[in-house]
Amino acid sequence: MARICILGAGSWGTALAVLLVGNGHTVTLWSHREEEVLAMQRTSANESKLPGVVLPREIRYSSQLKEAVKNQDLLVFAVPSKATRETAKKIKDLIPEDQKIVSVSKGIEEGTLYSQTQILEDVLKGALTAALSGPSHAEEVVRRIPTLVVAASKSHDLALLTQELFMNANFRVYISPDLLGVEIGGSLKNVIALAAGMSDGLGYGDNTKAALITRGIKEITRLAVAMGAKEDTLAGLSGIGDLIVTCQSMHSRNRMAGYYIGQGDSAQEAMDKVKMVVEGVYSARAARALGQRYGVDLPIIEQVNRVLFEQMDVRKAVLELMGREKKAELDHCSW
Ligand SMILES: NC(=O)C1=CN([C@@H]2O[C@H](COP(=O)(O)OP(=O)(O)OC[C@H]3O[C@@H](n4cnc5c(N)ncnc54)[C@H](O)[C@@H]3O)[C@@H](O)[C@H]2O)C=CC1
Ligand SMILES: O=C(CO)COP(=O)(O)O
Repeated sequence: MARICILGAGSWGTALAVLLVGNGHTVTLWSHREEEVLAMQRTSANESKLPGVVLPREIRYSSQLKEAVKNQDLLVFAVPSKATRETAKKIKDLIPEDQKIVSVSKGIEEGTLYSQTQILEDVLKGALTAALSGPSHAEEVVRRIPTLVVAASKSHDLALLTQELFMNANFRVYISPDLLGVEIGGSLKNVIALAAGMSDGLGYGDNTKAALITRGIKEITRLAVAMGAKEDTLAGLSGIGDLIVTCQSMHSRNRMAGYYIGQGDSAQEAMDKVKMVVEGVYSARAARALGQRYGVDLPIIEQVNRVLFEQMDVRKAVLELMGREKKAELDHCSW
């Protein structure tokens, strides 16, 4: 059994604490807010994030980073992607150089265009990193609803360890060497999910949603492959799998934010209503910039950016997508 510290006590960090304690590990759940820690200790619940869920007594809580990360076999980074770099900087001098870290956050950093594990490796030189990703809403995982994810790492040993530590009868973990593909799939699906939510908010139907999912995964795959990822990864759990769940689920924060925008709210108003982190809004500009860097056409991601940041009307964005030049479905085809 392992000693594990989870950094970030949002819905995902908390659900994973429940899962890992259930797997028999010694788990410390760290929050940067002391009042969050005190509330969880007092009520055995994280009511604002996972309402109705009773947290097992075995979970240890801490708002003190120094004690939380000390002597841990594994750290799990579950803070919002915008907080990954600052959290990594805070623990830099508190952990061994070869600390094993699993990132479960989904996002691309603006400016550097780094994935989560690239940020961790940038700050914590020498750390061994993995990403755990796939269609896995916290609300379902914590209720032991069968869920499949993928643990990716450049280190086969760390991928195997991650699989060993997280997997149980309701949570099946595959492994993969394609860390980049897994992280790009997990991050960019959030941007497409915003578009799917906008479609719902406009009152469009299943045809539109299916089109966004199908052409959305095409965009994500094109970009990921241009960056060096394997095409198969994007046809897997952290590609089409996560895209389907995020575009369809009632639990999805990204889909919900998109819905409010489709109903006429601004991006900020939509995020305020959702109350939890809406990663697609933070990754949209980075996704667009990656497209420009690698010379890849990302039409849906482009229109999401215009709606989010350039006050483009959502209906106009749809008209522009529908009115693009006539094309073949396949990127490369001949008769
Ligand atoms: N909720 C879910 O079902 C899943 C979430 N994820 C990913 O996990 C990450 C975390 O998401 P959620 O847990 O849903 O977020 P959440 O919105 O439920 O909670 C965010 C948490 O982060 C903390 N936080 C905010 N700013 C911080 C900072 N500067 N430093 C440290 N902590 C800070 C907040 O106190 C809060 O507890 C995201 O990248 C998300 O995409 C991945 C898979 C499933
Ligand atoms: O990544 C997720 C599920 O796999 C969570 O998606 P949302 O952030 O849209 O809720």
